[in-house]
Parts: sequence; structure tokens; C-alpha cells
Amino acid sequence: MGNWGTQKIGILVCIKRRSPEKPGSIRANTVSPSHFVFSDWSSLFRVLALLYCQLRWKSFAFSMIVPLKNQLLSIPKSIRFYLIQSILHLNSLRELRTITVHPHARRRNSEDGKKIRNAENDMEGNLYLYKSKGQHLLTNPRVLDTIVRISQIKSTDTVLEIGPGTGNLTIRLLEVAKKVVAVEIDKRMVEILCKRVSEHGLHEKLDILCGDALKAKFPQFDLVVANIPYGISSPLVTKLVYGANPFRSLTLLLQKEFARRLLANPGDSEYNRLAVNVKLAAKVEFVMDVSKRDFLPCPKVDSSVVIIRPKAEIPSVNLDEWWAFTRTCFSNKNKTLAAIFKQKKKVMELIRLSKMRGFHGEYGITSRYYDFAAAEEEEEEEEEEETSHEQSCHPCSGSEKDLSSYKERINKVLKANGFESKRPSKLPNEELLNLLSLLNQAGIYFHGRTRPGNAENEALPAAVTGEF
Ligand SMILES: C[S@@+](CC[C@H](N)C(=O)[O-])C[C@H]1O[C@@H](n2cnc3c(N)ncnc32)[C@H](O)[C@@H]1O
Repeated sequence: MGNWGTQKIGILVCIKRRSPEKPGSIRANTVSPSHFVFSDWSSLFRVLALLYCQLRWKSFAFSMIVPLKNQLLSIPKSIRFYLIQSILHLNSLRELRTITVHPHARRRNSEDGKKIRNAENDMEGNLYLYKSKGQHLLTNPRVLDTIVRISQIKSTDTVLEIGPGTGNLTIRLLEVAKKVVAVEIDKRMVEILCKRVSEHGLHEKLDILCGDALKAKFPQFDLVVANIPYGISSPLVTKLVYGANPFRSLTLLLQKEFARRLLANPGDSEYNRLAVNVKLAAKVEFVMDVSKRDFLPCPKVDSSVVIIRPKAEIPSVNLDEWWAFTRTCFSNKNKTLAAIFKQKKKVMELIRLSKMRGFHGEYGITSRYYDFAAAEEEEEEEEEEETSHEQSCHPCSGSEKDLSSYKERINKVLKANGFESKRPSKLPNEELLNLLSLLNQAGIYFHGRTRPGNAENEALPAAVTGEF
């Protein structure tokens, strides 16, 4: 084996540990780095052989070689970034302090060595991060700073943060806002957050709600700034946009694909019901993409930051009706409207709903904001009722007559207004609203019941100032 003379190579072996007690979860100190320096290949291979015998490779989820002294082995930049961030993050967990070093900045070799030593000292950290709770901590200070800067937080603002985790973003928010209300489901995170915030002397500005953000009743806030758990993106965005609380903006770090769907316009392949519903009440603005390497542990997907701002004026529409209408249209978003409303099952459902409306009386606007959870429950109930109705409705029953006359009625509206060959995936909200209004005028409704208003939520929502 050749000797490298004065040249030396460092090897950083990273062992990804799985938690024996909690299968499926991984440790925060998932990367346990060991650091060796070699001056020739034979000593390098001797250590590798030793590691192989002791750890049987199987226990390595991954291993990496980092050239510390010379760039003898060229490794992709991405791996280098990942390692540096791992080390920074381990240190931040232990110290409960974020290191404000730009991870993308070039570091001198000696600095790398120092970070590695820090990481070695950090092996005792014992926090498990649950993928099921979306616990991917944002560790890139540049991204964290940008998120805070673009949110334009005033010193008088109360900021709502969903999922503060260990507080990388929270600390920055507390430094500029009057108050931060953080909603966190994981008690262990809450403990770490409290300790870390106290160490910064910012605890008086922080209120923590320990619980599920989807179930929590949010207090008044001016804006939301959050790296949210991706698993609850859709209901959470709807809850915030259509919630009872007036807000100035929502700065959200979302899964890239989800952000693309929110940003999609009519005709885009990602255009979907969520975009349609959110855009009824708010404007969505793209801010930046965030690499998966900026998180720990590294998720499988990239992310994007978007800002959602409430529209100054939103159309006056009954949201129950709108919600059910978009559900019908976007169940087959690429079919023509004529084809969607030709479906026997769909039309039978509309007949049933119109009968229910007759039973429940005049269709009124009683809710002052859109209660998303109640609507979802009702949708589920309606689906169940639909199934039992289908089972009890014989195809040769008297409803066949109703069916053809109802189909005729819908067709007339579609034809007369040029909607017959249009597809929901290509229609902007103005056209969808127009179609819904025309169908309602013709006595065709999409939601069978009125829900009682919620007396607790008297305030008019920011996102929803129309009548419904
Ligand atoms: C993506 S991490 C963000 C952590 C931190 N904000 C950061 O940027 O490093 C999501 C956080 O949301 C929390 N979380 C998950 N589900 C939640 C829920 N339903 N309600 C509130 N918090 C939740 C997780 O425990 C985790 O701390």
C-alpha cells in the first residue's frame, strides 16, 4: 500500500442507530461519528476491517469518508453539507442553542475538525425524533433567518407557531415579536423548548399549548410562522385560512409538492380542490425552495416556503355549498362537466340532497366562519348515507323519472352557459362560482343541510368576510 507522505486523510464513520425500545423511531443523535486520521491506505483499511468485524456492516445505516486534510477523495458537496449540519444540529440539541454558522459557507479544515469533536462530545443526547410526527428539525440558520425576515413581524405582533420542536425558529421569532404562541404535540419537545427559551431569557414572551394543532382552539394571533408537520398540511392550512381568527399572513414551510399544489393555477397539472378552496379566501405567494439537507433528520422530500395572505374581498358564497360543489367537480377534475353530471350516482346524490333540503327547510347562511372539522365530519356522514341510500334504492324504482328530469335540468344550465365541455381542472374560481350560482338558481344544490352557527366564535374571520 502506498504511503501518502505528508498527506493525511480523515475518516468519519457515521453509524445510524435505530432505537431498540421504540421500533420505527430514530434517535436525534442518529449519526454517531467516530473520527480517525490516516496517512496511508493500509492503516485506513485495517481500521475499516476492524469496524467491519465489530459492527458487521449491517449496523451501519450509512458510512462516509470525509477528507479532512487533503481533498484526496472527492465527495459530493451534498454529503459534506449533510455531515456539517448533522454535527451542528447535535451540538444545538445538547447546548440547546443554535449555532449561527452558515452551513453552506466554506470552512477551513481546522473548523471541520472542531465541529467533529463537538459532535463526539454530544453522544449522550437521547431524544427520539418521530417521523410519524413529522419531526424534521430545520437547522439551516440562513433559511431560518429568511423565514423570519420575509414574515415582516412587528414588535407588537403575536405570532402563532405550529410545531416549534426544539425551538430553532421559536427563538428567532421571540427576538422580534411581542409574543409567540407555540402549539406542540410532543411533551418532550415542550420541555426542551422551555429550557432553551429560559436560557435565552425570553420565556415571558412565550405561551405554549401542548396538544394537537388540529384540535386546539387558537388564541388571537396576528400571523403564523411555522415549519409545520407535513402530515397535517391540508387540514391545518384550511383551518388557518378559514379559521375564526383574523390574520395578516401565514408563512409556512411545506412539502415542496404540497406547496406546488397550493400555488397551482387553472390548467396546471397540480391544480386541485385544495388550491381552489384556499384561493377563494387567500392569495398564495412562493418564497423559496428549501433543500431536504437543511433538516435533521434529512427527510425524503424537499420543501418550499410560501406566504398566504387573506384576500381583501372574497366572494359572497355559502361555504358549505361551495365546499360540497368543489368536492363534486374535483372528484373527476379532468372530465368534462357534462360527463361529471351525467353520472347516475352523482345525480342521485344531488336529488337526495335536494330532498333533504326540503325536509330541513330553507337553506340559510348561519355560520360566520367555516368550521372545517364539522364539514369533514358531515362529508363522511354523507358518504355513509350515500352508500346506504344506494343499497336501498332499486334501479327500477320511481326515482328513475326524477333522475332523467334532474339530469335534464343540470344539462340545460351547462349548455345554456357554455360549461358543457369545460373541465374543472381548467376553470378559475370566478367561473366555478358562476356555475355554482347558476345551478343553485336552477334549484340544484350540493349540500343538504345547514349547520348551526358557532356562538363561541363571534369574531369575523379575516380570510372570510363574505356572507355565509
Ligand atoms: C417539522 S417539525 C418542526 C420543528 C421546528 N419548528 C423546526 O423547524 O425545527 C414539526 C413539529 O411539529 C410537531 N407536531 C407534529 N404533529 C403535531 C400536531 N398535530 N400538533 C402540534 N404539533 C405537532 C412535532 O412534534 C414537531 O416538533
